[in-house]
Amino acid sequence: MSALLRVEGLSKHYGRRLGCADVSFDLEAGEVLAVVGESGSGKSTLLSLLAAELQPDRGQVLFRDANGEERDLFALGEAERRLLLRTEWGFIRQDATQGLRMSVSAGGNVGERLMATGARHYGKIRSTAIDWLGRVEIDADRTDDTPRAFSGGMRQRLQIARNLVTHPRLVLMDEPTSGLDVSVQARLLDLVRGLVAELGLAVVIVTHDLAVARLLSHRMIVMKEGRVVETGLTDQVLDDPAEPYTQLLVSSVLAA
Ligand SMILES: Nc1ncnc2c1ncn2[C@@H]1O[C@H](COP(=O)(O)OP(=O)(O)OP(=O)(O)O)[C@@H](O)[C@H]1O
Repeated sequence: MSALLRVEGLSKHYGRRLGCADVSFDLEAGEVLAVVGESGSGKSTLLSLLAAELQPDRGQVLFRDANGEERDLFALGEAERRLLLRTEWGFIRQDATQGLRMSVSAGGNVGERLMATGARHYGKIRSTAIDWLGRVEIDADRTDDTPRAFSGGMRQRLQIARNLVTHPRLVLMDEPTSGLDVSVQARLLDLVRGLVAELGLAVVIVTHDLAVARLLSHRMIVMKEGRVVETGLTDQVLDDPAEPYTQLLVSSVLAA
């Protein structure tokens, strides 16, 4: 069986400025890959390409669909791509206001995704939504509140429920814990780690925080100026980095 995701030679320029160049990696089902690097290293560009929000200059993204067939992300029609991103894949954004519908209730935010997969029975949609809110530690009595009334941590947990309710096989995460208090971050990371393991999710997580990469990922790629400079098992890369740039990145965290 081929990999769930095969990324080959992805490159993107913004005019003359390099976003990312020649990024390649495979991701197996159930595997968590962290993409780390300093600000401006191309992490967000890579994730936007994987979410088909940007078109690459070169390269391709191949994924295995639910029927086991390998598909080319950029060859899909717009409607098919949107359906894929709403059902088989998920995208948890750094800014929850971009990943949620802020004027729709929490229950509606989760239920909407179920409807995208064909659910029609109101009572079942509502009970599944409430069940998922519980799994992300949001009380049932908040079901009818909009996320505007939620704290930052609650919004991120709601995004997680909204994304996972359709049992996606791949979830893209963009700095899901940054901007939150340290104690809120720790709880959220614990929750994400538990759900990823329980559901056997494949994840590509972008983070500038090596502790997040250590906690969640099996493998990591290190980016610098748009290019991958090192890749390997997370513990190996963090404990024994081969590249001077990674050594610097790791030691600057330890010194901090
Ligand atoms: N819309 C854009 N227009 C022009 N240049 C861009 C655009 N988006 C990103 N870039 C440039 O592409 C390069 C990679 O940026 P990118 O945002 O992918 O890095 P990053 O690692 O995600 O950084 P951060 O952690 O700060 O989000 C940078 O030089 C950036 O200035």
